[in-house]
Amino acid sequence: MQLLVAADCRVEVCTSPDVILSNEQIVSLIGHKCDGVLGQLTENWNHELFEALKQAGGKGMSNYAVGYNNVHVPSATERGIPVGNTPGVLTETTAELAAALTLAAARRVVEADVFMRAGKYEGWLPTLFVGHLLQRKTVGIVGAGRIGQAYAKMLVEGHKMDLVYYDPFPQPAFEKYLDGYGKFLESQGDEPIKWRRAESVEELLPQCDVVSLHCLLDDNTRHLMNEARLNMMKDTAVLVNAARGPVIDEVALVKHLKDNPTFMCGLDVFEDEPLMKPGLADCPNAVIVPHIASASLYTRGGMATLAAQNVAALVNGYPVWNKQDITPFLDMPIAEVPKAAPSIVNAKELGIE
Ligand SMILES: O=C(O)C(=O)CO
Repeated sequence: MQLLVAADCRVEVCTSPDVILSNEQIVSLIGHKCDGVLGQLTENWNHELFEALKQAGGKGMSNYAVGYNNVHVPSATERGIPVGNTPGVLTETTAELAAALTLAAARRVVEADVFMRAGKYEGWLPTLFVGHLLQRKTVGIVGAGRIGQAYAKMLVEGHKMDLVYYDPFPQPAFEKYLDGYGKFLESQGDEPIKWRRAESVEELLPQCDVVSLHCLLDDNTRHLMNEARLNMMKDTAVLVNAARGPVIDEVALVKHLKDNPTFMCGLDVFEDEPLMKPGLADCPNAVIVPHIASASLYTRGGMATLAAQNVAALVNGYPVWNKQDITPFLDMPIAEVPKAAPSIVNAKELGIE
């Protein structure tokens, strides 16, 4: 709010009690005059909304999110409207939640918590809530971007897990880091960790005790984890999704969880968010949380800053920042925030890089 006001914007805040706004509601909020919009990942930014924004004189829109699968970017580009997002501030926070889901699922933390609260604990038993040890097992990541790599490092360094990664593009800096960590372990008289890049998801799945999804949602990754691929995983594996719900065929997952009680999953996102597919909530082997992977104070504040600065810059005609490092925008006195839009996803298409 302060950034927008300092950039001479009159700010209208939506006060609707509805958590998810319909496009009709958003069109009416845009009204006849609106220079820019800061929107949320629950909104469907299609041609209808971009047309309404264009007609209202809109110069830009920013998603309050790093992911922008809810935005039909070509519709914005066609109308000359830049679209912002908020990269860089979610990495560690999201990776930590994926790691939390991994540990909670592997060690059955939620089932055990429910058991305690129900007053069922009668004393220690050798067989009570026995789960899976992660130390020195193998973790697989599908998608080795910033968040995938941060998550992998947490499990590799924290639990000395071997790593298999699948990403269409090799990640040399990440590989160098993994080699370096292996050498460090060796220098301590410890066994080095092993890592490899898999040629396909199919190659990765059967080798891993934990698989965490960190890919974008697009036509190639929708239902990536379908019945056939779930069946390729170990029946004691842990599957984690803090990416986007539709990457997993949730109906197939519910069936898989029911057929394989030792298979565990940790989900932050759901195919028909905010709904869950029937049966999922009844599976004790699923740990489920409501899309909170980016919910740390640091990250939500950073997302707000970046999204607001995207809008403030676009409505004032400032240039695009054009650098990966967005830290100059964070925790700065307002007067010192660079006069630029931190991250515009269609900058290249619009020729404003
Ligand atoms: O920024 C995103 O893409 C999110 O999913 C927020 O948690």
